Amino acid sequence: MQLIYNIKAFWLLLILFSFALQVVASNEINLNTLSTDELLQLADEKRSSDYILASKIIDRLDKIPSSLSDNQSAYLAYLKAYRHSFQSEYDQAISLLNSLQNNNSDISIKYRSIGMLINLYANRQDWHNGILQITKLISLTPQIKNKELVQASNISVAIFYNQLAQYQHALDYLDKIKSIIDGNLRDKCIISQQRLLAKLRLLLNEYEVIKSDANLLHQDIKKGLSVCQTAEAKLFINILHTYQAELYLTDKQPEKVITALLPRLNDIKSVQYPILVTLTYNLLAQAYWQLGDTTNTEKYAHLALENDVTSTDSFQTVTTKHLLYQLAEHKGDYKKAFELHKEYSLAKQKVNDEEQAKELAFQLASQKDFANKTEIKTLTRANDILTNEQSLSEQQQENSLLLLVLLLTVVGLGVTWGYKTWLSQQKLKQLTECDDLTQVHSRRHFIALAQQTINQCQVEKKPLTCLVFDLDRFKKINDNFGHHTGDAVLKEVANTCKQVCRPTDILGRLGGEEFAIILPNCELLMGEDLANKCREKIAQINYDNLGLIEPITASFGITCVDVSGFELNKLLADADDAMYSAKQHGRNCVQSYK
Ligand SMILES: Nc1nc2c(ncn2[C@@H]2O[C@H](COP(=O)(O)OP(=O)(O)OP(=O)(O)O)[C@@H](O)[C@H]2O)c(=O)[nH]1
Repeated sequence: MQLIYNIKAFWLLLILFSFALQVVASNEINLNTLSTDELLQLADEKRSSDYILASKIIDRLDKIPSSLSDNQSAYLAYLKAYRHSFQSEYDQAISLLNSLQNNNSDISIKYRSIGMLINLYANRQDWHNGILQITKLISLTPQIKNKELVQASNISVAIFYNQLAQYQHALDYLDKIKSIIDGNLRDKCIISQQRLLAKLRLLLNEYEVIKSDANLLHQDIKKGLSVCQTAEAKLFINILHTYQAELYLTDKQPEKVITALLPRLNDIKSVQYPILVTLTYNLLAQAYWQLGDTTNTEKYAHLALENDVTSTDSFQTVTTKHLLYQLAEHKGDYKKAFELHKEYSLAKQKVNDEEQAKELAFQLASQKDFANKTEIKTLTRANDILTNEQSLSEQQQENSLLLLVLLLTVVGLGVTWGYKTWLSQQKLKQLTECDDLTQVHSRRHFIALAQQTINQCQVEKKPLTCLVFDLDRFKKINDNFGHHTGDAVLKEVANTCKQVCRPTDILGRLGGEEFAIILPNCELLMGEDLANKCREKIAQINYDNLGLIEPITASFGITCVDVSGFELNKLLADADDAMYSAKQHGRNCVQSYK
């Protein structure tokens, strides 16, 4: 079979290959001499090492459905689902695996089907259903005696959580794999790589990377490298080298990035995993940028862009576009810089949206899980109470009074459950609607509110103005004073603008140090006034407590519905263009879109 290298399916294929049971190669097998159970077993063993033989067995058994027992039919359905996944027929695979959940098949087949469903849902970024399957898997695990099976599912769950950017959860699952099955070097290497990935992301998500933590991670990566070298897993060895490089880059050691990656470039290309190649080019481009070598920055950024054949890993696209934008600006090619800045903003928005969708799916699933657990607890308690009530009635002891008390308890439990669910819903609402750091509207919520307000103004034929602003040279604050200081500045700025805004204005954080305000019932002139007020107040903020002496300023872009129309995207894009022109006009000013 010609296997087309599908980037999205990379982790799925990896799992399909890695969890196939290990068998001794069999030369000529006479299928006619084997019983149905033996045939199923053989197809299972050979499903990835000898796909053609496994497929032949599946077809043969598929022709005699009536002679199969329920368990044998379920086993066959599982193998057919595996074959569909292998052929990228994900819908068919998912539908077969889901139907296996609803019949009375063998528990290990059910368990394995859930494991495969988790990978398939991750592959199509259906986080919500993936998490629901994980909950099912957890509830079945105590009944599974086969350690190898449990280990394989824990690895699948960890990979899922890493893809979902829930790195701490991924680590928790990897920690569950205490006894790694002897001899399975490849599993050891995957476990190690997934653990390092989670640790690296957790570390780099911290705004200030602590040096001793980075050093510890460097040592862990070295250990991971030796595990993967023993397993001769070339792909993973190269992935681990990029983790090293990422750490060096964060630590502003560009020479080490180049020494770690440049000599491996051919090796990296030879594993034919495009995301890894793009990542390597990007890391090299960033290293050269740190060194001030614009020729090589440009060379590797362009290579990254040419190689970036995927839209699934758009984080890489954001990095490349940002570098190219900086390069154009550095060269004084402002027209090109302007275009590239637009492309960079779009790519960044896409990544932000994807990240928020992941977080939302995770929060929703956690909340549903919490509600289910509480409901079960409440019902169990209520059941206990009713059982007590029955025995009491038999004893005929002051039952009316007790019954009243019991009823009140049931009602009380119901109210508590309802209250807890309401509280968790409020928490979830707050989490998705509010930006964690600045406490203004999150980007997603801002867009929803802004759209409603624009629609209303359009219906009522009222004016509306849109502002976008971005802090000036904010990177320097982070670089010179640390991210904690940068965060404190962002909070102050958001708070200051909140106070200038009217109650009906909508202030949101679009991402990073970029904010937007929608001003309903507001003509352009009045909007310019408000923008200037915000700008002045921002520049007047006193940061003595943070040790900052220089004022921090912001550049504002503004447009209104008379100029840009009632489309939110157009309003934001035009205000963003005007903001960019404010940057070109020396920053700390307000520019209107023309
Ligand atoms: N502290 C902190 N920094 C952030 C956050 N989000 C983005 N940043 C940083 O904001 C900086 C933005 O830098 P650039 O896009 O180069 O822009 P700039 O330095 O403000 O320069 P101009 O916009 O051209 O004036 C980067 O260093 C980001 O790491 C955040 O939530 N907290």
